[in-house]
Amino acid sequence: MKESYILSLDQGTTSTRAIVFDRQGHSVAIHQKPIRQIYPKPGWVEHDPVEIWESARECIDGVLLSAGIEATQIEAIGITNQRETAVIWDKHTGEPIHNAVVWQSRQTADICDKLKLEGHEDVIRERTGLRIDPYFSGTKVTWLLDHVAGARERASKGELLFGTIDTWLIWNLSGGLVHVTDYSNASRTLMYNIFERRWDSTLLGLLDVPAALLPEVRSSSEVYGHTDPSCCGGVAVPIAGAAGDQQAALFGQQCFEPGMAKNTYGTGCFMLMNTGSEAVRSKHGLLTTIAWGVDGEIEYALEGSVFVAGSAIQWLRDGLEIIETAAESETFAAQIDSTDGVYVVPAFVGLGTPYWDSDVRGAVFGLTRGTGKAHLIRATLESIAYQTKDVAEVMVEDSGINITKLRVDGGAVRNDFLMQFQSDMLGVPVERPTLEETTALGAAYLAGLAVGYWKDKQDLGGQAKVEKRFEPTMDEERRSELVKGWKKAVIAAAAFK
Ligand SMILES: Nc1ncnc2c1ncn2[C@@H]1O[C@H](COP(=O)(O)OP(=O)(O)O)[C@@H](O)[C@H]1O
Ligand SMILES: O=P(O)(O)OC[C@H](O)CO
Repeated sequence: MKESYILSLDQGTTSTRAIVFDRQGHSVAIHQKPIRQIYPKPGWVEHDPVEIWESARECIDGVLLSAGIEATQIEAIGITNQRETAVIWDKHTGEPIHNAVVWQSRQTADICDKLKLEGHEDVIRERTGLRIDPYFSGTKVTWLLDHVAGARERASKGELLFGTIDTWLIWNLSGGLVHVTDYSNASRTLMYNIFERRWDSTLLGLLDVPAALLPEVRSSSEVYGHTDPSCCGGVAVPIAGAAGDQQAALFGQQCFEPGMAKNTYGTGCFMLMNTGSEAVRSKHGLLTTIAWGVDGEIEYALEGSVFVAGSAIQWLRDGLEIIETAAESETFAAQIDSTDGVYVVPAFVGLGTPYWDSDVRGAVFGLTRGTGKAHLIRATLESIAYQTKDVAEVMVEDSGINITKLRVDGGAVRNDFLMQFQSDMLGVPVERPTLEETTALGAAYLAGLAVGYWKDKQDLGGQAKVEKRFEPTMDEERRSELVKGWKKAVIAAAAFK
């Protein structure tokens, strides 16, 4: 009998990837396709939903080809996705009414300001675990309905559907038959009550979003439907798992016990700590979110969200054009011993945890005549570690649990300089696993568990081995001096509005 596999589709902010995993959780083949970033105005970020779907089809075909396997050998497909990004499309034609409004986009800042002014912050936080911020899907849906000609009328006639990217992909994969999302994605919309587990009519009223637009919320690990004959080589493969990418990474890292945490370094940086069946409310700007729903049990997480991490490196590459590849940032950073007091605050789309300031913009401090491009590059890399330190500090305060080591994943963890500096800033070891694709693995686990490919969590074979452990080497005096400079830089950036 031929070997069988699980296919994971990881639709991230900068690219779509399909990865085939075997029973040992090893990746057998990967196919990746970058996706276009559309910046219609300063602070706005959009994606083309049709391009996203086409990239997913291409990645599925491509990964089967490079793995040398047939679609009949795929036991299930798991989906994981950039979260919060909102798409609205026509139920009958499948055509999106507008570009997808991306999680990073600030185009709904005015709607958020109005909601805050009207005093809705508490009710929203109490029900969703989130804050009023353009980051979350809710105000993006309001914006789409208000700004696309005729959208409200079509919505009221029941002609339109809303989805985050998981929903959009499942709907397309199933040939337009299945309109669902999972708990983890629903919990990022600002419309879902994470405590009562239902779309919340009060919140829908505040956001002016008709309930008919919304997908059904299902568990993160179950068969939602099957692939349509037009994709996956005509084979009806079960679509059996879905989770937002950060929750999927938590699952892929097997952080199953309360207190276990991971940090993912992709376009942004997201630290999540499992809090088990208890939803911990933050006092310091962390988010309370659903980690996943599996086998009828919901688990929660505390999250710190940093909006700009790897994308700051893309800015050095594509905006300033001072590096040719992201990897080159490491070479430049290593050429000097310090930034000589230069700080970059990469608040290109505002700041997330713990500051939650959507009006602050990026800034550079401490320039002298001796500042060269290596200083700017190193300061940009360091800013990723400082932002993570800010999150880690409040995570410890809110959870009461000391972080004694940090498990990491995501594209930017290949940067040894960044990982070492991170360890130095946190004063704890940073562990990089052998498998970087833990996000995709998490979605594969969720899908595989649903179809019995793996029996249960114990059958997953334990956490991935540590490929490299970065130990803190910086003395305390130097660390606190550097951190003091960072805090001053953030305050100064926030004051410049
Ligand atoms: N060696 C590197 N050093 C620093 N950043 C890197 C490196 N390699 C990749 N990156 C950054 O990682 C990000 C890609 O990671 P990935 O996990 O694929 O992100 P996403 O899922 O958000 O699309 C990009 O923003 C890129 O700039
Ligand atoms: O695309 P990523 O991996 O940076 O993840 C984006 C997050 O899901 C946004 O909340």
